[in-house]
Amino acid sequence: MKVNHVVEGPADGEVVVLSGSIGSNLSMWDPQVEPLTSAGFRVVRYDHRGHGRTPVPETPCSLADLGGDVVELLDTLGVERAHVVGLSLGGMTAMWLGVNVPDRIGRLVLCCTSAKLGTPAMWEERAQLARTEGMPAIADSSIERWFTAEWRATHPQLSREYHHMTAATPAEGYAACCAAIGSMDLLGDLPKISAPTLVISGADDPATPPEEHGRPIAEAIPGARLEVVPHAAHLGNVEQAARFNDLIVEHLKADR
Ligand SMILES: O=C(O)CC1=CCC(=O)O1
Repeated sequence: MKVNHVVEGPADGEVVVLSGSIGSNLSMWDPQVEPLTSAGFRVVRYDHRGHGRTPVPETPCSLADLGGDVVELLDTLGVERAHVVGLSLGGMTAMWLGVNVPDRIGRLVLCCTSAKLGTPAMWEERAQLARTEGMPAIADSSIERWFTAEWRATHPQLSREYHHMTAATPAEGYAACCAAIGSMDLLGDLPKISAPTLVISGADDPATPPEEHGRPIAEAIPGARLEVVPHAAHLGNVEQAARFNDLIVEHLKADR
């Protein structure tokens, strides 16, 4: 599927693809664009299928579909090899790419993500909730996982904007990606990843807590390293943008 995307930064820069969370759109990466482009990277951000301005698929999707969308995007842009920074569902997509198309991938940064998250039944229930209760109800609970209570209290306007981001996501698009998460189990494949990998977890992330999710990924990917960022919930790239940016740029520029 052709995905909505935006390309920013120097035309001759190494390409970094940013892949986001379920219920988000490409603007969730706003805090990363300036730091990455001014470090010389060409930044490609996109909306997962059924999210933002990318069409809603007719059937539930798999991680292979979401990974395939990134490969198609790279082909469309004429990019042979890219670094991938993914958060949550975006991190799952990044791991799929590292396992299945290693020749297209430079370095990986896996943020606030998991190689196996919940059960198929749990994600089917979430998909049904999106359809029956509507996306504003999904946004009410998402926002509490995305940001700590302290951040929401001190950033009321931004909290409303991120709530709106999820509330405006089509229910069927959200449900399609719930299926991708429910059917995912990447743990056994992680040792196949050869891309130099940094795993970043938020210390206060209730959705993918570091010890349960980030650490097993870092232990399974050869040579990977885990960084746990304090005072960050699930969208740590927003709540602790400066720390995430430093870690991401440092990892993408290592050994150069
Ligand atoms: O449940 C949430 O909203 C957190 C989450 C899990 C996968 C993802 O992309 O976000």
